[in-house]
Amino acid sequence: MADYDTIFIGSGHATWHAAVTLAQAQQNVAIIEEDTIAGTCTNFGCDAKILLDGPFELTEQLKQYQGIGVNTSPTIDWAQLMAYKQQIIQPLAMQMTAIFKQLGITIITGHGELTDTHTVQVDTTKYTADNIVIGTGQRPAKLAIPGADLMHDSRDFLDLPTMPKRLTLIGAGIISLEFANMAVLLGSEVHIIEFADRALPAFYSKHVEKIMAHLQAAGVHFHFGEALSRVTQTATGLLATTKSGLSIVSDDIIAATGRIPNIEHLGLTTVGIETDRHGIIVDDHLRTTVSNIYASGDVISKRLPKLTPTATFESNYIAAQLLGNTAAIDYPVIPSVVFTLPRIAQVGISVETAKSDTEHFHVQELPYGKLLAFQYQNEVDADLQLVFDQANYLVGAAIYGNGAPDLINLLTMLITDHVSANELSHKIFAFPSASVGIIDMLTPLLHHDR
Ligand SMILES: Cc1cc2nc3c(=O)[nH]c(=O)nc-3n(C[C@H](O)[C@H](O)[C@H](O)COP(=O)(O)OP(=O)(O)OC[C@H]3O[C@@H](n4cnc5c(N)ncnc54)[C@H](O)[C@@H]3O)c2cc1C
Ligand SMILES: NC(=O)c1ccc[n+]([C@@H]2O[C@H](COP(=O)([O-])OP(=O)(O)OC[C@H]3O[C@@H](n4cnc5c(N)ncnc54)[C@H](O)[C@@H]3O)[C@@H](O)[C@H]2O)c1
Repeated sequence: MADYDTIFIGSGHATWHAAVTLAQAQQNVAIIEEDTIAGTCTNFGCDAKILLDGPFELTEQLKQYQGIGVNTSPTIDWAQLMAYKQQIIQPLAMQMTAIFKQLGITIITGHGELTDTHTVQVDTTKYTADNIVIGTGQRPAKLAIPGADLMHDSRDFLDLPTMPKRLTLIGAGIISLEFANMAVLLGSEVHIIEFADRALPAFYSKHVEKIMAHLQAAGVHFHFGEALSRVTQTATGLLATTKSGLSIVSDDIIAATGRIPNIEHLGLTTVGIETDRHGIIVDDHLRTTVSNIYASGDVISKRLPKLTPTATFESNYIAAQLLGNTAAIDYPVIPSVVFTLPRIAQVGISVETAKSDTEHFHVQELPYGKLLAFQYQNEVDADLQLVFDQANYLVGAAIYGNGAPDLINLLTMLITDHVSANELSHKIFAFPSASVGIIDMLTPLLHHDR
């Protein structure tokens, strides 16, 4: 008999939701973790980031009332804020460990490696299980250039004791723009070096242009079409040099050039699990090429956004699967948000796709910041792009505005549930509220049952 019903490798969102469900269903479960319990999102990603972002969000929103009721602007003390972040985030791993243990889940500390299809080895001890779930996540990509070790990554940024006066970010992706926003609002000189010709290709280009203009006005310098070729320590700071000869000196350089799956030293080839450069290959039941071994979360090779809610969805799906559900995984639309200020968000069919396929889709622009200034706190440039199908059901949306994270969730629900105007008109929503203004404007545009 195996030691465990299920062993999870990794303790992030991709695994712990399933581990908890299975333990509650009386399964004998173990989680193997080599770093910090609860994984990237909790310790070094979303949660840490959004805690630090809080005062920036409030301070930026207050600017919308400058000269019309507010005449001072608060300052942010990064060192104090960082201490607050540590105070909230650091105990979480211990708290989560205690919860897992209380549920009867065994926590094994160390690097897990498969030695056969039912065995995971940690140090010199072998643990066996009927089923194994690999949720080992991703790590920051490291550029193979001279001086790469002089750069830092997202985890380091989220622990910076002081904000560097001059900061260079490599890559103009989500991580880079979110960090640039905080740094420039603290007065740092920020440069972003990006080898492509635009930032955030997965988001609506007009919204990306708007956020870039906003960041540029605050003092961020974008350098597109530039590939970093070396980093050197000089007397005046760290020198970043690109292939074209551009050189920028700064106090710190953060590499944010994408994240790569943790698939090495896992024994995958030993047991016959197939991978590609995006991660572990799975079927529509999240089974790897070995049928009792599943993969979940960021480590999966997939075209979907590698985000916490995706990992959580997969984790819950695997738990249901191991408890007897036989249906294939069916992903709903997945919203993505860039936590700059203002935020930008995207879900479902993109505006660009809709505009290039007018036979099937049409786009309606709602400049809700202007139309609903009283509910949206005078955020006049906030705007919403709604994508409808031929029958006028909502199938996509893109938002530029501070309220984007909650607003995109509301729209995601309307898309996923295929909600018609008739259904909305049977509900009463609180007023005044940010969401109700959007619902009022959206309802006449939606499909009406005759
Ligand atoms: C800076 C930053 C900000 C982010 N912000 C957001 C956001 O706002 N919203 C959002 O939805 N997503 C965000 N993400 C992405 C989100 O963090 C990930 O999608 C999510 O954490 C994926 O969960 P996971 O469980 O698949 O992987 P992880 O959380 O990375 O967990 C994998 C775990 O496996 C462990 N591990 C790896 N190999 C082994 C091994 N061989 N043995 C034992 N343990 C191992 C690792 O130590 C790690 O703890 C952010 C990411 C970063 C880096
Ligand atoms: N708000 C969120 O949901 C959120 C926030 C942070 C991170 N994340 C997660 O992390 C991932 C984003 O990580 P990221 O921002 O590092 O990656 P990314 O893929 O979003 O951006 C990386 C950028 O670096 C550029 N690049 C690559 N090599 C380069 C080089 N040598 N020189 C210059 N530019 C180079 C790429 O062209 C790209 O634009 C997301 O996909 C998601 O999984 C999500």
